Amino acid sequence: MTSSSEIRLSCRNIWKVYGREPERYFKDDAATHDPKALIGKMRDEGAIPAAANVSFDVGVGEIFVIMGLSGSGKSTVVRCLSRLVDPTHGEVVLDGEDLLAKSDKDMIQVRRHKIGMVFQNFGLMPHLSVYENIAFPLSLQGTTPADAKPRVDKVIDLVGLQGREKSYPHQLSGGQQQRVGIARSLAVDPDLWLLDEPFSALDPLIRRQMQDEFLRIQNDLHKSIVFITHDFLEALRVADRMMIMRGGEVVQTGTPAELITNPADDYVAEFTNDVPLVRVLCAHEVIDADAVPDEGRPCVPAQTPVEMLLPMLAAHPEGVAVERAGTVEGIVTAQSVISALARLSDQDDAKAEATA
Ligand SMILES: Nc1ncnc2c1ncn2[C@@H]1O[C@H](COP(=O)(O)OP(=O)(O)OP(=O)(O)O)[C@@H](O)[C@H]1O
Repeated sequence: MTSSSEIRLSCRNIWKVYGREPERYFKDDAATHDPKALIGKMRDEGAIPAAANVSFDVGVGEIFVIMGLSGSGKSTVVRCLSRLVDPTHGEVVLDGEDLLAKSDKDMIQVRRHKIGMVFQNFGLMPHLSVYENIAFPLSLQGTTPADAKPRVDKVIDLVGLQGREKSYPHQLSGGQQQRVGIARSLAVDPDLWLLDEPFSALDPLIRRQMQDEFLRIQNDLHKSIVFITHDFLEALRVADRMMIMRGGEVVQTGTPAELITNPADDYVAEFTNDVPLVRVLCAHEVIDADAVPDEGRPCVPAQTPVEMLLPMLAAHPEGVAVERAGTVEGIVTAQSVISALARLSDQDDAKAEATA
C-alpha cells in the first residue's frame, strides 16, 4: 500500500443511494451477493446509486487519489467519509472507530478534531481576515485565542502566507486563497485530510506550483490523505495509490504505474493512453534483476520517478542503487530502464492489436 502498512481509514462496501426509501435495498444481503444486479435494479426503479459498493483503505501517511469523470461519485464518497452525506450502507472506520455508529453530536467532534477539509471553491469566510479564517476551526474546538496563536502562526508559515495575516480573501489571488484554505484545514492538525478538487479553480501554472507546495507540506506532515481530482496528470503527480470511479462504482485501484501498465478496461486506458511511462514508473520497478547490489554507488529512494533518474544514469552509467527504509533493493542501470520501457511498450502494442 504505502511505505507504512498501518491503516488509518478503512471504507467497506459504501453505498449512497438517492431515491425513495433507499434503505429497502439493504434489507436482505443482495448487496453482498450480487452488487451489479442490485445497481441495475436501483437504476430500473429510478434510484441513483451515487456510490455503489465502494471499498478502499488509506494508510498512515498515504496520498490516496480518487479519480473519475464528472458525476462518477467522487464527491459523494468523500462526503460519506466525514458524513457530510450519510451513507445508505457500509462501513467507514477511522483509527479503529466506526464513524457510521456515531451520533451526529459525536460526528461534529470527529470533524472538528480529526478531519481537515479543503474545497475547490476555497470556502473562506469573506468577512474574516486570513488570520481569523485560519484560527476559526480552533475557536470551534474551544481553543482560546492565546493558545491558538502559535498553531495559527505555524500553519501560516507552512503555506507561505507570512505578512498577509490581515488581508481579506477578496484581496488575495486564487492561489493565495487556496493557501488559506489549506492552512485552515491543517490548523487542527487533522489525522485525515480530505481535499476535493483543491486546485481545479486555479490556472495551470499556479496549479502546478500548488501541487508542488502540497507535496512539500505532505513531506513534512505525513498526513493520511484522500484527494479528489478529475485530472489524470494531477493524480499521477500526487498519488501514492489511486482509485478510478465510474457510475458510482470502483473500476480499478492501484499505484499509478499499475494503472498505466495494466489498465482494467478501456475507461481506465483512456485516461492513461497519452501518459509517458518515464513519468509513472519508479526506480524499484526498473531494477536490473541480474545486478548484484554493492557499495559505493549513489542511492535513490524506491519511489523516485524514472524521469528523475535519467540524468543520474547519464552521470553514473554503472548504475544507481535503489533503497527502501535503509535497505538496498537493487541496482538500476540505463539498460534496465530501457528494457523495462521496451517490455511495457510491447505489452501496450500487443493489447492495441488484440483490441483492434
Ligand atoms: N442530492 C442528490 N440527489 C440526487 N442525486 C445526487 C445527489 N448528489 C449527487 N447526486 C448524483 O450522484 C452522482 C455522483 O455525483 P458526485 O457529485 O459524487 O460526482 P463527482 O464525480 O464528484 O462529480 P463532479 O466531478 O462533477 O463533482 C451524480 O449522478 C449526481 O447527479
